[in-house]
Amino acid sequence: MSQNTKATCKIGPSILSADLSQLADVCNNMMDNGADFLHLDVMDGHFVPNMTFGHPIVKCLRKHVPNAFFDMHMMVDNPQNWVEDMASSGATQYTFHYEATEDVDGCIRKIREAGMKVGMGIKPGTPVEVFDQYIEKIDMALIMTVEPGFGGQKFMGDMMPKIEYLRKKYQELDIEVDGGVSPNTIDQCANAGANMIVSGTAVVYADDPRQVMNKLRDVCNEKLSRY
Ligand SMILES: O=C(CO)[C@H](O)[C@H](O)COP(=O)(O)O
Ligand SMILES: [Fe+2]
Repeated sequence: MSQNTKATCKIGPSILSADLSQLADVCNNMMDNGADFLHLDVMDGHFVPNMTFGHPIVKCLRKHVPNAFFDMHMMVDNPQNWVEDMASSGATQYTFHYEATEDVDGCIRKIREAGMKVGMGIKPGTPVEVFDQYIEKIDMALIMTVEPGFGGQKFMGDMMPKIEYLRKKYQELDIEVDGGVSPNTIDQCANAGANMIVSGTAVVYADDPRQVMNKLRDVCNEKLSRY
């Protein structure tokens, strides 16, 4: 976890709901419209009942999107198996799921050794207290507000106490929220203390993605200033 800096608000579109045949164009369009990072959803058909893409696509994408922060949301079993491949393909942060590996410490160590930032996520059914023993070793905690696997699902407001728990204890921790986040639900996320805001459907399908991302950022910054 980074020290001496208060968490700042960052908006990361999830391109899960976009036209994946146009991935590079979609990513560049999001960056041109003010995205702070890109949230790339990797699914293996085992950890979640859906599939997307893996490191070969990320490697190609990196050539066309050279400067963006790639937050890899790894919805895969045994995430430790793909750390080196993702690092050499251009991933910036490797966000794995606590539930997906029996060796959380080993996975974290591998990610660090590969030179990436470490994100760890939990599904809605997992208690937030699992973060406590890893907090000094990770850069970001991801609180899922849908069951992972699909975009466009309904936001689970009952996950907010998890974010509040983390924000109260760890002021400088990056806390990411992912799933059903939109201008309608950002107040709850920001009130709870989330600062890395992932939004897929609401941004990618918007007529004006810049306006939606600005709205999310404004609400988040306003609430975060209280912490
Ligand atoms: O990880 C995910 C799903 O497992 C996606 O990042 C998430 O669902 C974003 O899409 P939306 O904002 O449409 O819910
Ligand atoms: Fe995601």
